Amino acid sequence: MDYKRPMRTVAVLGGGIGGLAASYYLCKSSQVTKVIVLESSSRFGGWLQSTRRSDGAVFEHGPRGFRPAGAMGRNTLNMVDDLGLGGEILPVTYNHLASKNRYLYVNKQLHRMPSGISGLLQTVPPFSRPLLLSVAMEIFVKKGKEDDESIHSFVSRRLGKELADVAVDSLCRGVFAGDSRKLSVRSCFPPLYNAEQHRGSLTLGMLLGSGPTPVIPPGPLAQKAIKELWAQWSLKRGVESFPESITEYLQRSGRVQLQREAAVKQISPSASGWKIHLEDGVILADHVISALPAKALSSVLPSSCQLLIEHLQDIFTATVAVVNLEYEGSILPVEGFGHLLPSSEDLGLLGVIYDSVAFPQHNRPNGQTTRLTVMMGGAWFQEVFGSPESVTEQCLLAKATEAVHCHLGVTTAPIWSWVALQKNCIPQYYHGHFRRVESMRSFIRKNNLSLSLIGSSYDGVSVNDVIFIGRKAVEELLGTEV
Ligand SMILES: Cc1cc2nc3c(=O)[nH]c(=O)nc-3n(C[C@H](O)[C@H](O)[C@H](O)COP(=O)(O)OP(=O)(O)OC[C@H]3O[C@@H](n4cnc5c(N)ncnc54)[C@H](O)[C@@H]3O)c2cc1C
Ligand SMILES: C=Cc1c2[nH]c(c1C)Cc1[nH]c(c(CCC(=O)O)c1C)Cc1[nH]c(c(C)c1CCC(=O)O)Cc1[nH]c(c(C)c1C=C)C2
Repeated sequence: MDYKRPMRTVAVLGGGIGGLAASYYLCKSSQVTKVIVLESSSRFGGWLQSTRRSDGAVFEHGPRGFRPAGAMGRNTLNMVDDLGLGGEILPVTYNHLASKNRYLYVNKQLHRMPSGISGLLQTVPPFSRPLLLSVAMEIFVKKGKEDDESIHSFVSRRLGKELADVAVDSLCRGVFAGDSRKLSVRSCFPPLYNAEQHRGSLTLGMLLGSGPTPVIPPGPLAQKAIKELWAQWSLKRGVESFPESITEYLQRSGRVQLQREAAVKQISPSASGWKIHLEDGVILADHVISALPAKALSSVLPSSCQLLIEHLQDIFTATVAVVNLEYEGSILPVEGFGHLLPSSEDLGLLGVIYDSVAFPQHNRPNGQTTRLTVMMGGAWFQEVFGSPESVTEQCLLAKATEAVHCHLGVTTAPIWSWVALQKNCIPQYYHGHFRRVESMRSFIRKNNLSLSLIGSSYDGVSVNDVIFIGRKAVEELLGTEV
């Protein structure tokens, strides 16, 4: 990329949190005269979707809580602070039940996941030996020889098959809605891969660090999070206030043109950068930052980018059915964040989040209610429910309420429900994903394309990752920190 080219106009494709974050960082630089954000739908924010009911209850249909820890967590909180959203935060501290208690539903029973020293020392069902034993033995396991491996194979090799089959299989469903036997350890959990590479062991990596991490100084809000021991946070009016607040900030800046219902149809190279074809016109830009899902980008690139197109098309995504349920009264037999199911227990049922425990502030203000979210499908959607195009809301709602009945013993019917079928919402970083991403970025460099790839398709799916990746792309483009 030729950084000396003046960056008069930057077009950001896609107005999810990735595209909005990149636009926010572009706005911080005087090198950019104009930013155009092109979003195909009628709203900004992508998967950050909250329903605010008129009685005050809030329901999330995508992410619901963010981690403040680490460089990426601090980076997000610094942005939230700058946007003036600090007063809207709902923190959950480490000593809260929603942080201490996470459950697995195995052999038709809820099991609290082991935590703390006693959890490591004792044999805690569904596991057949103390975790400390697996952790201690792990130090002596030889380093793998492959440059990538499935998460399941990596954990089986280092910590044993039981932990891989139950704990890590469930974890992959609770973060990627994906199959640990196909997902790449190197791309999905870089700290685990790096720990083995740099320290020869996960245990030593945890104790000594597993490699360099970006330096992000904590601002006042991030300092507060450290001091008050926040484990996760949400926002009073739901997580959708975050993209709403970025959008307002961008509008106030006077340099950003925000276009809704502006689907990008095609992009083609022009003398000074790119021509962007929309339904009703063409936009010229010196640089394009794509925050589109990989497949959407593949369908708008010119045929001269064939290698890029092929790689993008091969990045698969999982579809998740998100069913929000509201029950009268306090109906939970246990208190905690929620529970996950390994694929051996139920292929299609990924897990249940006990939203009312972490964020009771989102309950209806009058009278006691319990809010739960059931997540289903993921990598197994088609196998269990058939085509997402033909599955009915009734079928998904019935499966969700049945799960709440079987797993939690709730016999009453929900008083309110919402079914959101989130099609192709979580990218699946399969074995070898890192090579694909390297090859795409190398193609862009070699062909001197003024194109940056950001968003959840490449380097991390969490909201913190996506925001940080947006920032890095802007810094690389401008050749300076923002
Ligand atoms: C159910 C669920 C639960 C999750 N839970 C968490 C969580 O607890 N914590 C966490 O950190 N993360 C969570 N995530 C992940 C996180 O929400 C996403 O990875 C992140 O929001 C992705 O942001 P993005 O901007 O990359 O993509 P998107 O949100 O997909 O944004 C891409 C945008 O591009 C637009 N677009 C598509 N095609 C075109 C086109 N041709 N022209 C113009 N615009 C186009 C789309 O409409 C969309 O708005 C969850 C995700 C889901 C689905
Ligand atoms: C059951 C399905 C899902 C649940 N959440 C998600 C899915 C697909 C999506 C998701 N959850 C998290 C992230 C971000 C990861 C990050 O790096 O911050 C995403 C994309 C957070 C998360 N949720 C669980 C874990 C262990 C994590 C990782 C970070 C952390 O430790 O907080 C567990 C979990 N997720 C779900 C349930 C029911 C559950 C556990 C009880 C729902």
